[in-house]
Amino acid sequence: MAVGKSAIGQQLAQQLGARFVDTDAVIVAGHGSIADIFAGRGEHAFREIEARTVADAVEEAEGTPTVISLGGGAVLDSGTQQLISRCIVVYLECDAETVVDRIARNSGRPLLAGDAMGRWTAMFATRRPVYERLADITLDVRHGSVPELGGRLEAALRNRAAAKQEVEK
Ligand SMILES: Nc1ncnc2c1ncn2[C@@H]1O[C@H](COP(=O)(O)OP(=O)(O)OP(=O)(O)O)[C@@H](O)[C@H]1O
Ligand SMILES: O=C(O)C1=C[C@@H](O)[C@@H](O)[C@H](O)C1
Ligand SMILES: [Mg+2]
Repeated sequence: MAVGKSAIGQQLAQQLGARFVDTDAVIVAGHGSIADIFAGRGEHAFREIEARTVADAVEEAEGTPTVISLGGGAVLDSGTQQLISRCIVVYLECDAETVVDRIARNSGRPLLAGDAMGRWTAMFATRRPVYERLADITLDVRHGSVPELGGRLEAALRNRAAAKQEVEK
């Protein structure tokens, strides 16, 4: 959480002239704030809505260049893991030190309520192997501005495409 998925995703989409979909934003538009969903209906209900929202986003992206920014817990769902295997999955690799100021002014992230730093660190430790397993591209986002990181990500995508083309020759 707070590693820059939304900001860098939007930046990349702008650079590529692609559509941008932020699944958290789609959920909020359709169901109200994430904090309210967690408080009123619980995390399980949120995860069901999230899985459906991601599935719709991936389906709608078929044939249209699209950057989809997911919520930090979306890829824990096994159905979502299967679904995104047809996408290029980018893991934004970060650390607690980088996000500390961002989560200190935490708003709207119910899973970070209370000890935001402790919760972020504990969740990252359990999620990290999943992120690493699913990633096609890993981008270190500990240093650099959003536009710089967007540039680095675009370069990584182009390198990957070129390497794939070379293999398929
Ligand atoms: N490289 C960066 N340099 C400076 N600020 C950044 C950088 N990346 C993100 N930010 C800022 O940090 C905050 C959190 O970023 P963002 O909302 O994109 O994270 P996220 O991974 O989408 O979080 P969430 O899991 O809550 O959706 C935003 O205010 C964003 O502008
Ligand atoms: O990491 C998570 O589990 C979450 C991250 C946010 O993007 C939101 O999807 C929600 O707050 C849950
Ligand atoms: Mg986000």
